[in-house]
Amino acid sequence: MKLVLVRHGQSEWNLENKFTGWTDVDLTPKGVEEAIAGGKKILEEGILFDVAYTSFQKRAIKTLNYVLEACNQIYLPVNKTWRLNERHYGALQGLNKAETAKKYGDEQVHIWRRSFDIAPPFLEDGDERLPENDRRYASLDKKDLPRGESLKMTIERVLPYWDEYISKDIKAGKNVIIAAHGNSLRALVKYLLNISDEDILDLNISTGKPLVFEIDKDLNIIESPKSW
Ligand SMILES: O=C(O)[C@H](O)COP(=O)(O)O
Repeated sequence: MKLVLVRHGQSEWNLENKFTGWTDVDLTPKGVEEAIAGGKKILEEGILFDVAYTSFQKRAIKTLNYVLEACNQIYLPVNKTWRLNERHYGALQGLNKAETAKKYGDEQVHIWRRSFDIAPPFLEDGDERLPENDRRYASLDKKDLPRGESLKMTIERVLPYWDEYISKDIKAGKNVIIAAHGNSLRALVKYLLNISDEDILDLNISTGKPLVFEIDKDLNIIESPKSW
């Protein structure tokens, strides 16, 4: 089976170099082009999907739509879940990454961005950015809603969804596409390729470039993932 992971195309806050996390920013025109180019590659490769997954965030949802349109598969069933959302960047959300590095030092910003188990500063009570203030999360248990997450915490909320839904589709012989985010996809790739807590620091996923895994029914990765 094929499992294709796509990080959303360039977003407005990727362009402005701001910590984004759960902020629901849109794609830029370049991000739209990246998504369409990714979909065309999938068309060229002749990959046909049975089911699609994405997050609750418009940059990933729109990327999925552009990809599927470009590869002629817009008819596919799409499952959306908050569990594929970007890592919650806590109180860093909205800050410029370069300015934050000037204030706190490159080392500290690198730790916040890439360390495995160090979380950014959390949102505090009363902060309007808290997910509980957003109606799309209204049906969720408040205790599941993050105020900031490390990559480790992101893995802990992505994997239950993988186990419960996505992996079952693959075991059933389905080809799956997932459009999500830099860090929710790093979480999945770490798990799938068994990457160590140290080595995951160096893994970056490019915007709009499909990452193609060949995977068997026992969820073994048959060959190294391909990207174009
Ligand atoms: O949430 C963000 O800011 C980006 O999507 C990912 O950012 P990072 O590369 O700083 O983790």
